Amino acid sequence: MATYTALDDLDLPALAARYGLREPVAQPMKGGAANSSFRLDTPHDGRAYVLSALDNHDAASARHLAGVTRGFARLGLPTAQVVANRDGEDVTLVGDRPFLLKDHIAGEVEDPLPSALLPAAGELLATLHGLVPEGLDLPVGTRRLSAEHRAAAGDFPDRDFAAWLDGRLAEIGRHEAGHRRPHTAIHGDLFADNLIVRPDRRLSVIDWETASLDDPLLDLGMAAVGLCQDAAGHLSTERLRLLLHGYNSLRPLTAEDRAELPVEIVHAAVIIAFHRYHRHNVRFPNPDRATYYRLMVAFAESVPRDATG
Ligand SMILES: Nc1ncnc2c1ncn2[C@@H]1O[C@H](COP(=O)(O)OP(=O)(O)O)[C@@H](O)[C@H]1O
Ligand SMILES: N[C@@H](CCOP(=O)(O)O)C(=O)O
Repeated sequence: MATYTALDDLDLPALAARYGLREPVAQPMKGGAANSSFRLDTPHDGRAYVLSALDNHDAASARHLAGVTRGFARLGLPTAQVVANRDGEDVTLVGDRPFLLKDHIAGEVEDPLPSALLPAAGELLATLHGLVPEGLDLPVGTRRLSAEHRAAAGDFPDRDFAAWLDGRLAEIGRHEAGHRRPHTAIHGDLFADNLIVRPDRRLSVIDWETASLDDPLLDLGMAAVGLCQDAAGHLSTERLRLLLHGYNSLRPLTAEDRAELPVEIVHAAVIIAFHRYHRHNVRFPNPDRATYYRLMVAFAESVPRDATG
């Protein structure tokens, strides 16, 4: 199992002093596969924050994440506001562990996202894809599986899965070679647990760990994986239609884009399948999650080649 920061490990008095927070009350937050997040309430002024222990980051990558989060907020996206510490720094190191504090966004994660909110999720993604992300220093293509990832996949003990990944990636690679699209900023993980439904039913988006510059269709594909599954875990073309309805209202897809989308939905499912296998079977073996990746194989196999919603 991964050993993430637990409530008992938090040096809350030290952190509170660094941020100038008076007597915060901490409670762990549900969700979060990569980091450990805590809600901090300061009863004297009724404010609420989210403190994330960035367990999988060093100081430099934590600062980058903070900068990207700040950058998207500055560009007008509804997202978390980073709170600087008393020294004006976005990342607070306790020992060598980086912490990030953000304002708590009032609302709830609703998973699955209600279908009535899928157009708004599509609009949010289209807005992101239309931004000029200057100064954010986004990495290029990092949501894709790298040569190192593919080499690691070659050693996966589930040989059928390794062969499936290899075959699907080869097919996607051949396909993409003939269809290059201009890069935009992408979120890379627009699943329901990265959307907060605010009390006014509008959406905020969080978690910029997989933000990069890449093909916007890969991001739409990722959103289709994260938001457009039916009860059986297969692609719901009706949910996809609603997501695309919102997306198209701000950033219409071309006929060619629509034809290419199924490949990128499968691509996104292949990426998530790899990471689930690697996380739960290689990096932090966890018998309870060992077969979680198979849901992505089933999902990918459910995508009709003409799925355009
Ligand atoms: N600023 C925020 N406001 C409200 N809830 C948040 C905020 N940031 C995170 N959360 C909650 O914490 C959970 C985990 O946060 P997240 O940053 O996605 O962690 P991880 O990177 O580990 O996935 C989210 O699913 C959400 O419920
Ligand atoms: N969307 C991914 C998990 C990513 O984890 P996060 O908690 O950092 O959002 C998946 O479904 O495997």
